[in-house]
Amino acid sequence: MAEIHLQSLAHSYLEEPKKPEDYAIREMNHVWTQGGAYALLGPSGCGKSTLLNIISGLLQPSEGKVKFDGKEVNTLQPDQRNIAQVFQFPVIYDSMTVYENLAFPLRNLKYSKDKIDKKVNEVAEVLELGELLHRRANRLTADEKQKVSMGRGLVRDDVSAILFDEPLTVIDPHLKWKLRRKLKQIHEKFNITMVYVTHDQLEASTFADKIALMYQGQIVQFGEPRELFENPEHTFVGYFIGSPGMNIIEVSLEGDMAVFDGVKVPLNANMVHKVSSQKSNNIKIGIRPEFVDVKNSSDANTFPCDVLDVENLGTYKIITLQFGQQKIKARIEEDQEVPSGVAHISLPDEWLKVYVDEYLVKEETA
Ligand SMILES: Nc1ncnc2c1ncn2[C@@H]1O[C@H](COP(=O)(O)OP(=O)(O)OP(=O)(O)O)[C@@H](O)[C@H]1O
Repeated sequence: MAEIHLQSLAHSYLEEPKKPEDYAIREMNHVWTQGGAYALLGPSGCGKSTLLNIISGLLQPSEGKVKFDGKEVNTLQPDQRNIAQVFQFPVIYDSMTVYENLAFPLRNLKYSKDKIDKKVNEVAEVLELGELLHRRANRLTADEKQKVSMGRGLVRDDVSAILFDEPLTVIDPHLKWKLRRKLKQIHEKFNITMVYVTHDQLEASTFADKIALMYQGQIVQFGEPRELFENPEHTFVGYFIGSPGMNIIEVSLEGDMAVFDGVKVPLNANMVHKVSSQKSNNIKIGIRPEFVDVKNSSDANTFPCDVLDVENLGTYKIITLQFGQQKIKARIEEDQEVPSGVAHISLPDEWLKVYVDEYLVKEETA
């Protein structure tokens, strides 16, 4: 069991990195608390596997420290770190039975026969592998093999954490949800720190209590799935989380208004002060399609948009609207009528976010 602390960690695959883009991991400080179920979420190439391999010891970071329970482990080999890693493709011995595969790590640790038997049966039961214990691994399906891979990490009492690197890639879509649920149960039963790498937000939010969202080698937000949805701290979080993502609109600050294409969105005095004090021209507002208010008629707070497209998705509809150069998406309920031709929309103040240099300008909290 371990708390994993990444201290001033950075990694470049280049010999002499010079600029931020030369780093696969840009300097970060992060703590994975003991016993947490975490997802490391982000698009392809953002650095997820690099970070996981640094934690497990397969890769030496170019800068900074990895600490388990306060002790630096940079110089420890992977097998000395007591970390189990489950990869995209199952790593098991095809010529052995399921039982032998699960028992293998324990035999290496010189556990007694009785203890091995107890642990293997316990883990096999949780993973629903009991019936298959005496089947040779080469006769298993891909998802059964992946369950054995996971089981090999779970049998050991000495495991500090289990790292999953896109473990459901090879699994049939209809079995994915079952295995995800299984992982959740395993986490509850064994209370092990688990870090689950994925580029799929649904997988991340069904597995994890907290998601670390990575972008360009940085964790841009670490929080509960709901926080990432309701309060994205970076424009990329707004864009990446949600389907469709947040509407992000470039604006300029004119007095106490955020202005785009002639639309004036009022900001409160405190926000205006915070934005203008950052002295940047890179100002954006963000609002989720779920919170855009779509009306049939105009009022003092609305502006007219052309309705470009309506996508009916069963219990809700996604409308694509255009105002000047700006495309805006709105989500409405299935029974709400779509205005024909022109819709009048407003951006409710309580759901409007302001970003300077891509980072959220935080409201004062009382
Ligand atoms: N062995 C390597 N040598 C050089 N560059 C690498 C190496 N491995 C990864 N990179 C680069 O480091 C960056 C991060 O890659 P990484 O594989 O960690 O991302 P990822 O988020 O896991 O992507 P994916 O989801 O596609 O696996 C990318 O720009 C990638 O091209």
